[in-house]
Amino acid sequence: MKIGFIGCGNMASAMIGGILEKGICSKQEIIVSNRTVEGNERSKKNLGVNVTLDNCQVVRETKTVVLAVKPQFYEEVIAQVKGLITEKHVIISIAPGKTLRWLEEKFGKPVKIVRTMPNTPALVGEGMTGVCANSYVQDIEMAGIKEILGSFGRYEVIPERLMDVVVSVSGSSPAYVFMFIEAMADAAVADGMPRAQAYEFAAQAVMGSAKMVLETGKHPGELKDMVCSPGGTTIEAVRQLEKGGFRSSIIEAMKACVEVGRKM
Ligand SMILES: NC(=O)C1=CN([C@@H]2O[C@H](COP(=O)(O)OP(=O)(O)OC[C@H]3O[C@@H](n4cnc5c(N)ncnc54)[C@H](OP(=O)(O)O)[C@@H]3O)[C@@H](O)[C@H]2O)C=CC1
Ligand SMILES: O=C(O)[C@@H]1CCC=N1
Repeated sequence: MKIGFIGCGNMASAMIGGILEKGICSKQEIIVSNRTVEGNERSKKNLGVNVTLDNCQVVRETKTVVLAVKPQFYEEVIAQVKGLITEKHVIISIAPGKTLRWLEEKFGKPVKIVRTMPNTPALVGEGMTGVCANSYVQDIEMAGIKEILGSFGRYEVIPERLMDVVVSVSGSSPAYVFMFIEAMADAAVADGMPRAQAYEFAAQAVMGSAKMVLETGKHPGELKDMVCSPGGTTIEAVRQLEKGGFRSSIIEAMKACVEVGRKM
């Protein structure tokens, strides 16, 4: 086995989808554990990987282990497996709020830990992951981890103090973007467009706009100005969005997101 996942819900499945798509590992080289038989059946059916109900088996059979359970289960899972962790293992955390220091304390011995914050667009190879590691992780091991993270999108090594910000700006933000797309589609439907078509138009507009930010290097404000014709349709929409506190609402939501992560 090359990679193990303890917990295989939404986020682990998205990561595995990307890893398999890029051929970093074959299905036979991945083992996942779930809490329930139903969870294992889901992982087997959707991903075709090896499954177990025994978290310790994941640690025994792999050297790269992703902790992909909810943050509230981290302590319990670490307590189960820590006796099996050797100097050859690298543990990858994907939980918000769980610092390298907290994780080291729970393992209670020197353990190689990489802290990441991925996002679900990993499923289609367009993830964004923030990553940092503790001092036990060697460069060659980090290179292997980067290869895994790069298989499902972009990644950036960041100082750990920024990890809570990464949660809000890319970990959680797909949810806000999906809400934005849904709202745009609702408006298009209200004005007579069939719903499936409305999702396609809205989603492609969001994807193209994101690509322009990433590929032109232009300021988002400049790109916005390029759409706003004097006396035109767009500036009227922009006026209404400002009236509704569009930007402020996003900023406040993200500040709340960061605060919740910090307290986890
Ligand atoms: N969803 C997202 O967009 C993102 C999530 N994350 C982080 O990823 C982690 C997982 O989140 P997500 O995938 O959304 O959660 P899900 O609820 O979708 O999945 C949780 C998984 O953990 C399994 N599980 C629960 N308890 C145990 C246990 N004791 N031993 C083994 N497996 C267990 C569940 O199994 P079963 O189904 O059988 O109950 C399930 O497969 C969290 O820490 C989250 O904060 C990070 C970035 C983005
Ligand atoms: O909502 C959550 O807590 C997780 C972390 C980032 C995305 N989902």
